[in-house]
Amino acid sequence: MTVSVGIIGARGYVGRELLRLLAGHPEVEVVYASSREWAGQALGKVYTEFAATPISDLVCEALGPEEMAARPVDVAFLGLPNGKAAPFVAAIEETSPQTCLIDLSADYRADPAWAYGLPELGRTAIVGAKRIANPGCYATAAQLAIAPLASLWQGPVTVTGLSGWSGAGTTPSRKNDPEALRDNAIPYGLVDHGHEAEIAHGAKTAVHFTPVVMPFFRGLVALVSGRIVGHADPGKLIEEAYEKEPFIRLIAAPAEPAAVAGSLRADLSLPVCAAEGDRIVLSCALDNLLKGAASQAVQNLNVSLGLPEGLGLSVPPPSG
Ligand SMILES: NC(=O)C1=CN([C@@H]2O[C@H](COP(=O)(O)OP(=O)(O)OC[C@H]3O[C@@H](n4cnc5c(N)ncnc54)[C@H](OP(=O)(O)O)[C@@H]3O)[C@@H](O)[C@H]2O)C=CC1
Ligand SMILES: CC(=O)N[C@@H](CCC(=O)OP(=O)(O)O)C(=O)O
Repeated sequence: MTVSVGIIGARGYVGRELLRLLAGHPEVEVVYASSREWAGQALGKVYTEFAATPISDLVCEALGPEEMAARPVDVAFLGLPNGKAAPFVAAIEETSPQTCLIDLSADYRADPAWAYGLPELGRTAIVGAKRIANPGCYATAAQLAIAPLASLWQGPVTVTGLSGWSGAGTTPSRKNDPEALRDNAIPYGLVDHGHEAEIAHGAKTAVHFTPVVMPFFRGLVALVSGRIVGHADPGKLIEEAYEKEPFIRLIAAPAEPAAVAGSLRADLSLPVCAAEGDRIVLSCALDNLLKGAASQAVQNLNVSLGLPEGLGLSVPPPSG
């Protein structure tokens, strides 16, 4: 079985990780990679890490929605900034609706016509799905920590997300300016960040979410704190939820971003209970570009097509 794949948004941080993973996927052939800025350049030239891979000679193209839809593939990934996917989705609906679309942006995550692609919290909807909305990076980490305890939470759960600056994408802003971040941390989106509703919906629990961008490039940690009721052991519920999950590692100490940078797994710390007895804290760290985006998207490709979920997901990260 060869799965033909195209990527729109190949120049972005997420697109680059997707290309790296897909180039090493034994059942995938990358047919097109679209970037306006890289158009006309071979992937092996723009990124040396691709030089000795099957995609080395693939020349980037600047494909608009109609041009993309006229190049039917089995699976198309959209790695565009938020708010830009709709014309591409419309063109696919019109010309090649059988193509499986995996959108990395926030645009379709609340759309009931799209499967929400967080496999560890719901594979059934992804199997055979043709429209898959890949979750947000903070939202993945927070939901992995919160969802197994949905029956225990009493009142809103507080989530603080600390992210590397690659989470802010390649478009220059203060949030991805290494100078502004030097010896610094930048809180932002103090209320009503889009991931707050995404986490609450997925984890079926009210959430207060605040993000902070940090002076490192990749990786994030979500710190989750809230009150619980009932007699169930939260640690046991977490262990039962993830004991068979290869991309989730349960740890005793607080999770740290550096431990998962470049890794395809999420580290989830078992809950600790405060002295007052009914408040617990747990933490989940993952690489925002991998389990928070690109490798989760490849998990979704595999699940959708009925391939082993980990196929193609053992490629080591680039050095440096
Ligand atoms: N960074 C992260 O940690 C995560 C990001 N996401 C989501 O994934 C998506 C991609 O993120 P990221 O890679 O960081 O973003 P980047 O800003 O790094 O990349 C955006 C890509 O889209 C292309 N692009 C930008 N504007 C347009 C346009 N109007 N039409 C066509 N192409 C366009 C750019 O290439 P070119 O200009 O060359 O065409 C580039 O390839 C976003 O929606 C983001 O929210 C999700 C989870 C984590
Ligand atoms: C540090 C940083 O800026 N992070 C991004 C989240 C990245 C992500 O998950 O993107 P989407 O949910 O928008 O697809 C943000 O807070 O908007």
